Amino acid sequence: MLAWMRWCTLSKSPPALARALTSMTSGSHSPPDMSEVRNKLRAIVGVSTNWSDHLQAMNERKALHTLLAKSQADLPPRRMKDSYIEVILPLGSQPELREKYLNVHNSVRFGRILEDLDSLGVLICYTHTKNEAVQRSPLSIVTALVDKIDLCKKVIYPDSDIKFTVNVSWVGKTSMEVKMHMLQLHDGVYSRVLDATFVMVARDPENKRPAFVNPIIPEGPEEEQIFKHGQLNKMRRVDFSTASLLKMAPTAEERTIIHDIFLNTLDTRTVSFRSRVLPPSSVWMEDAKLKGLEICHPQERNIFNRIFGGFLMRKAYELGWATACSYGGSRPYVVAVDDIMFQRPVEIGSLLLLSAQVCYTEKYYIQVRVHSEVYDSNTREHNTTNVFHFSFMSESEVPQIVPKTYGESMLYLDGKRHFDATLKGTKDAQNPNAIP
Ligand SMILES: CCCCCCCCCC(=O)SCCNC(=O)CCNC(=O)[C@H](O)C(C)(C)COP(=O)(O)OP(=O)(O)OC[C@H]1O[C@@H](n2cnc3c(N)ncnc32)[C@H](O)[C@@H]1OP(=O)(O)O
Repeated sequence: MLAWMRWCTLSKSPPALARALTSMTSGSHSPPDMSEVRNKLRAIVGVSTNWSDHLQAMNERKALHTLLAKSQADLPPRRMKDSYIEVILPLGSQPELREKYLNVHNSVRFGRILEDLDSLGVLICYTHTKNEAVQRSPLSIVTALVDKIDLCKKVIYPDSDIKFTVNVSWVGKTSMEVKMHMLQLHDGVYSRVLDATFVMVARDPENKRPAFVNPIIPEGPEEEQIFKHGQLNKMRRVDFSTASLLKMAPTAEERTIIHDIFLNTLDTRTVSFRSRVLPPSSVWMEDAKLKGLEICHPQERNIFNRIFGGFLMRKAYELGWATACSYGGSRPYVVAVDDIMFQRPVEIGSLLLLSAQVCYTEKYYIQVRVHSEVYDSNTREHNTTNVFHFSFMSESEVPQIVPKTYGESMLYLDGKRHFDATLKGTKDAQNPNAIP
């Protein structure tokens, strides 16, 4: 069964926590809209509106060091509902907003949604850590990881209101897991579009060292389950990274897969290890990539004067989409996003090099990996900042991607691991045109 169908079946209605919280927050006040989210963030951190004032604004933040907790035990615990918020993206009721969100297929640009999710994730962490006694937060909250985004709708409509519901679901010492749900209004009812899990990390006012965050206390069995799941997620991430192909050899089963692909590409006439032939309905991996360059202008800065994580995601997503589009030859739909790790911040003025590669395919599915790095023209050094993983579905079956070198084979296996982790149980792809 398809990913979104599986997800929708499992979660037809919002979890009880969200239901309870929705009823708590649905009083006479209407929820804030997305434009207020960034303004709120600016007010919480105290940033400059003009780029020329950014050094002074950062200097002012230094004074906030005294407000940092010495240990986590000094901070009052919070409940999940303390951070819960609903935010409206009024695409239906404010038509002037649509242009920014519209793509050529008359649906919503998913890259714009990634930006909104990132801003919301940060805002919610500030709500969780809010100290009513102070006006400005001493914390710099940054996105460390987009753990997973599962989509259950093929199209996001550009002329209907969207609602986000967000809360902190798990807390470590300096990190927070955030759960976000996006719903869209149809015939007077909000129905699910996507589920997202992000991990945010709190740093000191200058974004140099980690800083403690308020613990969280789950209330009732359902919240305990959500919290336990957050703990398991952390362990799963550690296991996944320990087994990385950059650190460990592939498993026996994976080695067999690669050897079979190798044998399948040998030229039977020459019987040589070096002479390789592309099987029918296949594409060499080296012929399935696209590259891009971004100059990181101040306009894309976040509240800490680095490049906004949502902007990086949008750019990587759009390059990934273009790669899947040219590979499959038809319009691809994003099905899942997982394990986007923000390894290091991107400075304003950086040259950001993006490289997208189709790394795994199966029937209608195309798994794309986008690698981003900054290039320092003074030192001539390249440093990886992010690796993004996107799963797309094409309208028709796609050619098989074939690795030629050992390095490409590792990319293929890594892509397969991500594909299996995100789309497990959905691989017997049905006709994608039947998806809602
Ligand atoms: C103008 C209005 C704009 C409004 C938008 C505002 C949005 C602002 C949000 C952003 O745009 S942030 C920009 C994108 N993100 C970055 O630039 C972050 C770049 N990466 C880093 O700076 C570091 O890699 C990071 C701070 C994330 C982690 O640094 P370290 O690897 O030194 O972490 P450390 O070992 O000190 O661990 C600190 C915590 O992070 C956790 N952690 C680190 N990497 C992680 C990871 N990859 N996944 C999950 N958790 C992670 C780690 O487990 C630990 O949790 P606990 O303290 O709770 O145990």
